[in-house]
Parts: sequence; structure tokens; C-alpha cells
Amino acid sequence: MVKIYYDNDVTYDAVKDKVIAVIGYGSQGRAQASNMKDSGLNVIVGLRPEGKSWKLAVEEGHEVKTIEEAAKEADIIHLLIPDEVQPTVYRKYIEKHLTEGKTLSFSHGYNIHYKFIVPPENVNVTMVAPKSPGAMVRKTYLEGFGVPGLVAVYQDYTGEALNIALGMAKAIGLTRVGVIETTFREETETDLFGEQVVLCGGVTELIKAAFETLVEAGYSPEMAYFETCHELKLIVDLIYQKGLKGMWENVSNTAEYGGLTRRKRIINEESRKAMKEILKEIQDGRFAKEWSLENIAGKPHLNALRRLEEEHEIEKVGKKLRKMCGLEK
Ligand SMILES: NC(=O)C1=CN([C@@H]2O[C@H](COP(=O)(O)OP(=O)(O)OC[C@H]3O[C@@H](n4cnc5c(N)ncnc54)[C@H](OP(=O)(O)O)[C@@H]3O)[C@@H](O)[C@H]2O)C=CC1
Ligand SMILES: CC[C@](O)(C(C)=O)C(=O)O
Ligand SMILES: [Mg+2]
Ligand SMILES: [Mg+2]
Repeated sequence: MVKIYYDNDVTYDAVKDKVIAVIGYGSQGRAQASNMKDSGLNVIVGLRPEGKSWKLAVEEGHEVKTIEEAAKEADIIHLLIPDEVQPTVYRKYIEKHLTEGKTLSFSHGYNIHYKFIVPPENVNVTMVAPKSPGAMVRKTYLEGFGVPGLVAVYQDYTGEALNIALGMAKAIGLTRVGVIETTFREETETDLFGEQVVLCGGVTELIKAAFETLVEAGYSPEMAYFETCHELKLIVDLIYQKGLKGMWENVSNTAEYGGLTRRKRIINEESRKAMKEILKEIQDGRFAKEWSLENIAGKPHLNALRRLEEEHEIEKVGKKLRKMCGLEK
């Protein structure tokens, strides 16, 4: 059974007198720094002066310093820059200021789990990970609620590592919903699996394959877009709010029968075998090694794939229809 923490289980005792340096002000950094500051914690933001986040973080009321100055001043260094740049930034600006008793904190266990970052033994290493994109972390906090989250401890040098992670989770708004205690390994491997197989990889390929099938058969791209992309959100919202059973209850009996009898022709033994292979590549470090090499080479494969994705017909028709629905300008 997993341990789940709520607001009443957590105090700010372990974090209220500490300086928390949030390194990065992107998707997660902006939301988490702003939530923790609004919850009354001592937050500073560490950024590169030449980058575009600096001005925004200042405009939004944060005390902004260079990454090195922030790391030096902080008791807790919360690393919220892209996973692939964390090791270089850590070695260049953070390692020398990670002195005895400080805490190195993450929102994804990736670099610790795969040992791209190896911190000294005399510090805490913790994780606070919202299970949501950053924009929702901020939006739901401002609405008085939050998103669910995870905490994990990799190293507990001072004996207060878990309470530090939980205090930060509370300040971000995560304990308003519920925070599961996990491990760096479990978070990293399940997060990578989820984003590759379902949330980002699987779902986009399913959408594109279905869209192309309809368009190639002579149906209009507009009809194909509504059917394979637009309505997907409405169905996913039903699953999110009411579970699979609730979704089935809300669609027509015709949709229910058609879906239940046809779905295994799409996701079948071969797809399950591929899922297991993808999981194995995550578990044995092959994916992490491949991603590192891709970065060393300057992301050529990722850039080519980004271009192909942007040029797909679904993006053109999607832009037009999202504008029509008032979702985009
Ligand atoms: N995105 C998400 O919703 C989720 C992310 N996570 C994890 O959170 C962490 C942060 O991810 P995310 O918020 O997506 O990151 P972002 O890509 O949004 O981070 C952007 C920030 O990183 C800074 N940055 C980028 N490159 C560098 C660099 N070379 N040197 C210094 N600063 C740099 C940018 O500064 P500048 O303006 O100067 O370019 C900017 O402030 C990751 O570990 C990720 O796995 C976890 C859960 C969900
Ligand atoms: C689903 C993608 C994610 O894992 C996330 C928002 O949780 C990420 O790395 O961005
Ligand atoms: Mg995730
Ligand atoms: Mg992820």
C-alpha cells in the first residue's frame, strides 16, 4: 500500500526557515516558485542572465539571482531546468556550493537514477514532483486546490529530508489533493514509460494514424480532426472525472459496443510486446544513454522529428478549427 500525505499530515517546520533556490523558471519552475512564495516560503530564483526567463521572473515579483549565486545562498536547491541540461549546469554552478547539510531537490528522478548527477554523501537528495504540467500546477493552486504529486528521498543526511520534500509539496499545493511517497527509481521509470507509451508518444501516433486513415479514404480533414483529436479531450475528461466505467456510461451503446469489440484490433499482443520492450529500454538505461548521445550530437533526430510533426496536415486543419472554437487566436 502506498503512503499518501494530505495537508493535515504535513507542517512547514522543516522548510520555513530555509532559503529555497528554484533553478529555472519554465513550465515547472514558474509554477512551483510562485506557489511556494505565495505559501510564505523563502524562495529565490536562479537563472542565467542572458536567458528570457529572467525578466519574467522579476516582473512576477521574484528575487532573481544567477544560478551560482542562488545555489550559494540556498539551503535547498530545487533543480527545475530541462533534464538534459541539468548535469552540465550542476557541475558548472551548483556542485561547489552543495555543502554539508544542504538539500538537492528535483521534480524528476532521471539524473539521479541514471547517475548523470552524483551528489556528495553529506547532503539530502529529495524529489517533489507534481503529476501535471506546470500551467495546471499554478492554475489549480490559484483556484484554491492543486494537483496530485509525489515525494521521494534518495539520500537523507540530516534526518529531515522527507519533511523537507513534504513541506515543499504542501507549499506547491500538492497535499491539498494528495502526495504519494515513492522512490527515485519508481518515479523515473513510470514517468518515462507513461510519456513514451501513452501520454505523449502513444496518443499522438494513434491520433495521426486515425486522422490519416480517414483523410486517405476521402473524408474531409475537418471531420477527421474533430473525430480523432477534438473529441478525444472530451472523452479523456470523462475518464479523468468518472473512470473508464463512467466514460462507457456516458457514450452511446453503439459507441460502447463498437469500442469494446474493436479495440483489441488496435492495441493487441504485438502492441503489448512493444510496451514491454520500451519498458525494458527504460529499466536497463538504454533510453537514457540514447537521449544523452542525441544531446551530445546537438539533437539532430529530435529536430527532424519536430519538423515532421509541425508540417503534418493535422496541424494546419487543427489550427483553423481551434481558432473557430475560440481555443486559439
Ligand atoms: N514540464 C512539466 O510539466 C514537467 C516537468 N517535470 C520535470 O521538471 C523539470 C523541469 O522541466 P520543465 O519545467 O519542463 O523545464 P523547462 O524546459 O520549462 O525549463 C525552462 C527553464 O530552464 C532554463 N534553462 C534551459 N536551458 C538552460 C541552460 N542550458 N542553462 C540554464 N538554464 C536553462 C530556462 O531559462 P532561460 O529562460 O534562460 O532559457 C527556463 O527558465 C525536469 O526535471 C522535468 O522532467 C516534472 C513534471 C512535469
Ligand atoms: C507527460 C510528460 C511529463 O512527464 C509530465 C508533464 O508529467 C513531462 O516530462 O513533461
Ligand atoms: Mg510526468
Ligand atoms: Mg516526464
